[in-house]
Amino acid sequence: MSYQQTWKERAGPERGMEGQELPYVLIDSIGGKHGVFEDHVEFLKKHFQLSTMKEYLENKKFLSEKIRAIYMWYHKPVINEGLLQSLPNLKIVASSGVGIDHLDLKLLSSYGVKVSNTPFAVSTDTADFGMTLMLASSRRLVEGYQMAISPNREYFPADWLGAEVSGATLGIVGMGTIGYKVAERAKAFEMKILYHNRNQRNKEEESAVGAIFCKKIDDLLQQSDFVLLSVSLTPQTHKLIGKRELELMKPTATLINISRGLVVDQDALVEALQNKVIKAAALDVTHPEPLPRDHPLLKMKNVIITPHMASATKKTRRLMMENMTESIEAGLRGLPIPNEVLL
Ligand SMILES: O=C(O)[C@H](O)CO
Repeated sequence: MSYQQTWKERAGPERGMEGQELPYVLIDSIGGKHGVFEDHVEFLKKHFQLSTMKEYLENKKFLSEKIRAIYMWYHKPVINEGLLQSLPNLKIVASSGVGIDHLDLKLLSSYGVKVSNTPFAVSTDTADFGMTLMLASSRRLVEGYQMAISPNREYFPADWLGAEVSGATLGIVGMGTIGYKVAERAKAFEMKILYHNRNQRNKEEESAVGAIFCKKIDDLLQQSDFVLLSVSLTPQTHKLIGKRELELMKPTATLINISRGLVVDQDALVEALQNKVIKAAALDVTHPEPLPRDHPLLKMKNVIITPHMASATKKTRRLMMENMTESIEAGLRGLPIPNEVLL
């Protein structure tokens, strides 16, 4: 049976190993730019009866009662109160990735719906990408590439001087799973590692990577050559880095953001870069995404912007899918949910 067949076209209810009807799970769509990857569908169909949003809307009467989980792939489908009201048997939303700022946890909880995410699946790739941005920015990779492919190629030894990463000081704001993996990598680059967590100092992890805890974020900002943001977006971290914080940074420092665009006051960042308050920025995330075509950040030579791609590898996407499947299955069986997001 191909995934293109809808639930309606199938001969009868799908049954799992235990002979029970496979649970109905709502997904946004399959394939295309936003849909669940086509090569994941075969795996998912062994566990669930997938219903796309289109199918759901066309067959609401039948599916409303049936759907017990939402497989939220890259923030889709959008979950609002209307959708929650129309799914009385919804038990769990499995969200891909680590960030959960696109979900209203209180609202979901008020409907008795549990939530899971996939923090461990994304951490290695996202940390690798944090290092990629740091190296690319400090060694002017994009500028160098553009010159190397331009019609007027002239190579002079005085050009392209960058800043060293090895031996420099890295300040990690938010040393959770991803931040810690960045620290592990930075250790191999013989960097001095500072970190700041708002709530929790982790002595075991800090000694494993030789990181120094900064109780005050200001100390980290003042001392770091590279400030890397790997915090979750919450009301407390919204615009955590604003004019004041940027002014505390060294004029030679680079800001790297692999968390969420809204953690930085973007107007203040533009101003800081224009006025040489800091040297450079490397951003995998912005607000909005993508930025409008005429946005000043897109025109600055000392800024690298990538399209929110830090966790984008095939292996990670596959792992995310497997983690989401496990969470849904556990949630529907009333077992402890792996990677449950607690309110
Ligand atoms: O949160 C994450 O895992 C990534 O940013 C993708 O949304």
